[in-house]
Amino acid sequence: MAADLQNSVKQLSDSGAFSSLPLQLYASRDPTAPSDVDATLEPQIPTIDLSLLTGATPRERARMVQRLGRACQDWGFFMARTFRVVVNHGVPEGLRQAMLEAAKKFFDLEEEDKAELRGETVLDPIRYGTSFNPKAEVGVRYWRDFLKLAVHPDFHSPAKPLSFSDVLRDYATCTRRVGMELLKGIWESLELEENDMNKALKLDSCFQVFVANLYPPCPQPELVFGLPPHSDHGLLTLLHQNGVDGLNVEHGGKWVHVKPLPGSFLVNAGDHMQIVTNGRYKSALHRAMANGKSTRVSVLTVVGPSLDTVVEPVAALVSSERPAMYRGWSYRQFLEYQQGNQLKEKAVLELLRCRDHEHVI
Ligand SMILES: O=C(O)CCC(=O)C(=O)O
Ligand SMILES: [Fe+2]
Repeated sequence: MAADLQNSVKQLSDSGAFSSLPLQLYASRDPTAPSDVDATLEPQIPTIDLSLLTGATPRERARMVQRLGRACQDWGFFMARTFRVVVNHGVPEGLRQAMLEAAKKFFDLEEEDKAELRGETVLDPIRYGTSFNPKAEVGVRYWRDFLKLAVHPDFHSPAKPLSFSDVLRDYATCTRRVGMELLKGIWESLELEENDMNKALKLDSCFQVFVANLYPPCPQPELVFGLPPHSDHGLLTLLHQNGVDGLNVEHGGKWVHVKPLPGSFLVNAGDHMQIVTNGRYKSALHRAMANGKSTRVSVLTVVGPSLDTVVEPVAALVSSERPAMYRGWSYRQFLEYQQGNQLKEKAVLELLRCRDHEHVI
């Protein structure tokens, strides 16, 4: 098989035709660089117990809220455990597994079926593809196939595989609910009114995106990223995976390998969290690593403001000592820019930063 820009990485991996990668397409890492993962940091990843946030005594909740605030300030990342799912506040384990299986089945469809969903523009509500944005990635591609779906306020789903949309509908509802509970807690940790949050972000019509990622076994994982270092665009991202690790998070200039606790969501704060909190809370830089042995599937939900809301640092967190750090853009503008360019660390946030703030973050 001659590899070209149209091939999914699943096709390349399944064909078994490559013991080495077509480098002109895929080289995104320096294979001679020493490992930059710091194993000592992994046990320090913050954890949040969702049941203590939603179904607990006021004291337990206050403790969790404080923990949430610290996690968002120090890491922009935490594991949210759902062991004791509180009715109407969690995501049942069966549903989490069903979603992973449905995602795997989607990627197992015939290539022609998936190709119909490639989409024209970066904001198409249903979009299948490979890498991040091949049009903007000259000489660099990432070892990932993806399906991106807008699921709220309007719900979109592919028609195949059968029952995908039923599972997705439930999954989107449950994860959105968890996301909202977390956002409430995070807002509370800044001693802000819930009303202000709704005003600033119009969360009733929040824009929610579902993403499924497939990382098939890669012949030369030392040469490519599944996804390069980046932050997500929304307020919060909730992710879970099929038991194969691959996510790294940046903390204090070092990379940390993330091994999820059983039943947990990996949650990272996105760029809109950093904007609306005027930099008090930070979006987490993260990356997905390819591996040579097993197929990794991750599914995630991104909860963001409503699409046409212009998001600015919230007034209560702006003062003369700490003037607004970012200028406002609508979430739609932000998404079009981020999804339409090469994925590069926190490039969009940098673009929005007010000039006199270079020293703060
Ligand atoms: O698969 C992962 O662990 C990370 C995926 C990711 O960062 C993304 O889709 O934005
Ligand atoms: Fe991400």
